[in-house]
Amino acid sequence: MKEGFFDITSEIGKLEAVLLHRPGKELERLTPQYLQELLFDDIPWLKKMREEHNNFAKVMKDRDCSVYYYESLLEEILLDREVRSSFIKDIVYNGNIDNVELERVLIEFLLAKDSKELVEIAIAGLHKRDFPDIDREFHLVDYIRVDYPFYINPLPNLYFTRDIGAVIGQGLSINKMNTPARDRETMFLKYIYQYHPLFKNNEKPLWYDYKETHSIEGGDILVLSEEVIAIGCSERTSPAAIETISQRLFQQGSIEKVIAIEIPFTRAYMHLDTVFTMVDYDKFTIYPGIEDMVKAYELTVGKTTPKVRPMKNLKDALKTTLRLPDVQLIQSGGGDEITAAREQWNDSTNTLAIAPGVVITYDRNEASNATLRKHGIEVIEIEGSELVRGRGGPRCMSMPLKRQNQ
Ligand SMILES: NC(=O)NCCC[C@H](N)C(=O)O
Repeated sequence: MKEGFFDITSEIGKLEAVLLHRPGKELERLTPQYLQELLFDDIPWLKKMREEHNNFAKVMKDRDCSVYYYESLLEEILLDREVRSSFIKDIVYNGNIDNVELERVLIEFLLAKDSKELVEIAIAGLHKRDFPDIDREFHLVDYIRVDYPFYINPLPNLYFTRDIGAVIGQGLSINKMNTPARDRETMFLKYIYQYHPLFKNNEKPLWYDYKETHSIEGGDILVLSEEVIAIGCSERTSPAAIETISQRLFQQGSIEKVIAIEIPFTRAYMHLDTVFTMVDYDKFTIYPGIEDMVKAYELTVGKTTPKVRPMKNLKDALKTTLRLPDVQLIQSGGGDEITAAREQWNDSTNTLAIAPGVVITYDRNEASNATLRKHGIEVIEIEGSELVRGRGGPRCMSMPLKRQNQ
């Protein structure tokens, strides 16, 4: 690994390296019947979605950010026979296949694939119709699940790389996802972390591991400074996980304070970054519809678990922990309640800062983008009519690996 490759001590420092996934065939496995289970509200048009995603990546590359892709990193590590065999077994044994004979033949089938094909199946899943009709005995599960289309489930949410892992300081949190639909995504990150030369021999701390019990997702983790992070307590991230990761950060890293931000537990605001993101040193954007409902708590190091103290309100929590004379909470939606709610649903507050005061947003959120500009923020708009259908914006679609220190 390049010395200091993981380095995230802010939300807004110039972005130097990012991990993405370009949407692929997994999106074409979405059918109306399984939308909810797979955490989608609509069916995207893949061709257009990929164009939009290419443009998202280009905007970052044009500003000298190195873009890495899950699919390429996985392909590279799977050239190693041992890694590949263990990867295949992990996929099959953790796939709820419930049939030892089928597991055995699936493993044989996958071992015969080359790395590229294997990665495609690992991400897009394996539809029953794409599996050779081998001569095998039918088990109870085959009769019971006869209508279920997949042997290996597709991962249509993988392009929301933010949620899978979070670099905090010089360490990594490989998150425990809240829903089974996204479990395998975190296993991929663990493989990359363990075996890819980019990350290999990383002596840096693993703040959290996907095999732990309590869920925490990256959309809830905001690295505000070298000493302070905010973690959303949400539908997806549990208080127990927040305490566990906080205590580890206090004991082994430079983090001194964690602000736990409680937001309403509902799908529209599934993560903190769907309602609140940092856009500059002292500027944040927030969805006004939740401002009065948000509660903030300060966590500091304790003996075995962190000490917890309720804080006055979010603004005050940011001001005191970041030691700023004032902070601006810029309301999304341009001051209109209905526009704000409509644009929040389309990720108006899910901004990705690529430098202090420079953010990427979807072009469709016209009122929110105009408000950000009014507050002196440079807004780089990208098209996202198809990308947005998975319910995530530019921040959700990116996992920063390295930013310039502030
Ligand atoms: N940070 C984010 O808010 N990520 C968006 C994730 C959307 C995805 N369909 C999910 O429900 O997990």
